[in-house]
Amino acid sequence: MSSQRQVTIPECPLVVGSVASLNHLACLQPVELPQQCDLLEIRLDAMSGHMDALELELDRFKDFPLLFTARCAAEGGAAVLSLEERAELLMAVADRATWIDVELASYNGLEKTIHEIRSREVGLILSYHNFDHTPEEFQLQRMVDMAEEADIVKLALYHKSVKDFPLCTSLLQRNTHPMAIMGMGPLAPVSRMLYAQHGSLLNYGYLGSEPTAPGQWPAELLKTAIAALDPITKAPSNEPQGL
Ligand SMILES: O=C1C[C@@](O)(C(=O)O)C[C@@H](O)[C@@H]1O
Repeated sequence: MSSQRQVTIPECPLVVGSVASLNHLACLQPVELPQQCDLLEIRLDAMSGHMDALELELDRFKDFPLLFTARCAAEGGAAVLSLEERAELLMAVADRATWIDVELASYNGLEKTIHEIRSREVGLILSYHNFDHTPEEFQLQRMVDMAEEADIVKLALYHKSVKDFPLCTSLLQRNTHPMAIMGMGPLAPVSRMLYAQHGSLLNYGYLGSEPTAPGQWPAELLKTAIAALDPITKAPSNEPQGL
């Protein structure tokens, strides 16, 4: 990693507007984006056959921070893409990126690409997605520890029970590494409010008409709601953690 890199870690929770279709991207107006989100996520895995058209669209968003994701199918990607194809997609947009998001599980396979892109002062999100359940706290903590190199560690977890809330708030409170956590499923909307209050830095909502994960809020509504919340500060270490 170059010592020249200057990635700015957000100081307060941001809203990421996620787009997984070229049509939806084409309908977005750059001038309206700031009221909808702070960062625009482009899901490259859903647009891989249309890179020329995407490049043209992206020319309209030169003044807005862009986050690029080429998600693997095993963690919710829209297409089955090889590591080489995903590396190619990320490299094609590297000069436009403020952030890239790569699964922790793909880190080794994409390491060379990650280092090349990071040398251009692009922030790295290392992520884990589970569309079935929320793993045990020690398993999640292990992932956070393994993702030490990330500028932000991100966990997107299907919540089956309200018991998953204190587990995730505890992770947010216990770790000093910049983090983003979000629930998916019917409990997702509440979780996203709660975790933003506990310092989750990236909070995803959808732009256009289709969520890119189960339970997402529309981005603009999420931005308005998060702006109305007061942060819950970390508990002192001699007090119980979590909720
Ligand atoms: O990983 C994430 C988070 C997400 O899965 C969510 O739960 O909002 C949505 C995805 O587009 C994004 O890449």
